[in-house]
Amino acid sequence: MINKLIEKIKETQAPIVVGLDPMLDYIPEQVKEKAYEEFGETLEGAAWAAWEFNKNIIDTTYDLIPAVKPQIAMYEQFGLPGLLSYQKTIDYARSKGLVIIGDVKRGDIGSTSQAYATAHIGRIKIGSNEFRAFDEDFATINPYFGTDGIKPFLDVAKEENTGMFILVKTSNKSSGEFQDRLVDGRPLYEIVGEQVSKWGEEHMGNEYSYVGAVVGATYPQMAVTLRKLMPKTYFLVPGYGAQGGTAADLKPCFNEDGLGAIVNSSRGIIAAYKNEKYAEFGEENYADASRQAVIDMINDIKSVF
Ligand SMILES: O=c1ccn([C@@H]2O[C@H](COP(=O)(O)O)[C@@H](O)[C@H]2O)c(=O)[nH]1
Repeated sequence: MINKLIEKIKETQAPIVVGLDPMLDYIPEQVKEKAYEEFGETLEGAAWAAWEFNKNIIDTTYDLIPAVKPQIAMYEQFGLPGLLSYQKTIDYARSKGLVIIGDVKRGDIGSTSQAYATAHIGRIKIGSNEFRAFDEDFATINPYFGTDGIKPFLDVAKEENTGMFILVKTSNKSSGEFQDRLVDGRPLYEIVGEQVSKWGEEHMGNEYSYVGAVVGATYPQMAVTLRKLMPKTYFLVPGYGAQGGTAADLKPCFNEDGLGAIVNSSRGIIAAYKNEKYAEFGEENYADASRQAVIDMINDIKSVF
């Protein structure tokens, strides 16, 4: 999958991933009204609105981008109907040829991590049948449990040619509370980064590992160090746009070959129609506003190379 992701990045010339985070507040009124007419103001109604919204955004952007990153929390808030909407979104994005990064941030003791890995990037055997439950290509993983929590993901990923992005330095304001703490004189994120790189040696693609790292665009100085420590690790970079990360901040996340990073934007793309800059599109044409925001993001990133 890392090979496919890189191929698609080269083909589209767009090292970006559209974050599908359908908070109700970002879904245009007309989409919600239609869904509520059919399903009522219920969990089903909200989940259906999220799916309609995603579908239209995928339809208007899929030819420009290599991947999407649905954030599972946004679907879980709608309960079981929300999970169905998550699943439908993944299936639809796949039918459009997109790589799927499930932002699920899992990790636990070994036996539980095994089940998470099976659910998201693997398959389950039931009698003589086999099923892929959610069927993402990559999942995001929390490394706090150490090797016990990661190993099941590695084993499943090797078997299935799927991959993962492990949290190394997250984009949020308080990420330093633990991640920047010095351990034996070094910041914890560096130690985690080195270990992610080692885990990655066990599951290499052609140029990069199937084991990637999450590195926030909001900490460019730290990205400089991490890029050096982890030359064969692909970075999933959140924090661009809505969280304040700029194109210039992204530069240290990339290697000199122009590869090595894929930059996420969620609100900046899916809620573009709410931004002054795209006001001309109007709420009805929200998906066209998203398409323009994708084009602008690609050009913005190109401008720093
Ligand atoms: O360090 C991290 C890890 C994950 N995220 C997720 O990425 C998107 C960002 O959304 P924006 O609207 O582009 O800010 C969201 O799903 C987060 O949960 C992150 O932001 N930082």
